[in-house]
Amino acid sequence: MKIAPSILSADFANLQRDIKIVEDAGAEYLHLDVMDGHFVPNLSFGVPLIKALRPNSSLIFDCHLMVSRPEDYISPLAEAGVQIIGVHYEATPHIYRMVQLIHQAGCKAEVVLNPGTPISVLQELLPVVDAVLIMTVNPGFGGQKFIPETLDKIAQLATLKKAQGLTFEIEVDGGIDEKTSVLCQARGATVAVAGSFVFESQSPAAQVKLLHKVTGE
Ligand SMILES: O=C(CO)[C@@H](O)[C@H](O)COP(=O)(O)O
Repeated sequence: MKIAPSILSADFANLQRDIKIVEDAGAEYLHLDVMDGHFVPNLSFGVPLIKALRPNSSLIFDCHLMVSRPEDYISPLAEAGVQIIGVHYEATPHIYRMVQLIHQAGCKAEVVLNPGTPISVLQELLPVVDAVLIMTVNPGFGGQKFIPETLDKIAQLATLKKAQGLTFEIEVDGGIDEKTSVLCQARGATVAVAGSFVFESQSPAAQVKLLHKVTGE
C-alpha cells in the first residue's frame, strides 16, 4: 500500500523535522487534515500552514477537507501546491460540482465517506473520481479505535471498482496500524493514512517502514 502519514499527530512545534523523517522513510503521501470546528468538532490548521510546508517536501500532499464549505478551499489549496483534495460527501449538496472544481484547479479529486454513509451514494461519482477515502473512524480526531464494520464497505467499493474496470485509489483513514492496514488491504484498499501509529511512537520512520512491510511494498 501507499503510506500517508497524517501530520495531525505530528509535533506541531517541529513539523518540518517530522515530515522529513517520514519522507526519508519512504512514505508516498503526506496527509493534511483541515478542520473548521463546524463540520467536525475540532480545529486543526489551514492553507497558510500547508503553503509554508510545501517548499520543504517532495511528498504528494493529500488534503482531507473536514469543512462545511469545501468550495472555499479548493483554489487556495491548489495554489498552495496540494495535489489531491478530498471532500466529504456529507459536507455539500453539490459533491459532483466539488469534483469538477478540484479537477478544474488541476488537482486529483477524492470523495470521502463517513462510517455511517453507504457506498451506494458513490454510484454516479465512481467514473469521475481519482480516489475514494473510506473513514474507518468518525472524522475529527486522531487516536481513535478502528471501526471493523467499515471493512465491508472497502470490499463493496473494491468490487464495484473491479466490475467497472476503474483505477481510482481506495484510501482508508482512522485507527490504522500494522494489523488494520493488512485487513483493509485484503479488502482492496490501496492507500493507508496513519497518524498516531506513526507519530506517537519512538520511531516514526520505523512505523512507516513497518506499514510498508506488512502491506507488501
Ligand atoms: O482524518 C482524520 C481524523 O479525522 C485522520 O487523518 C487522523 O489523523 C487519523 O489519525 P489516527 O487514527 O491514525 O491516529
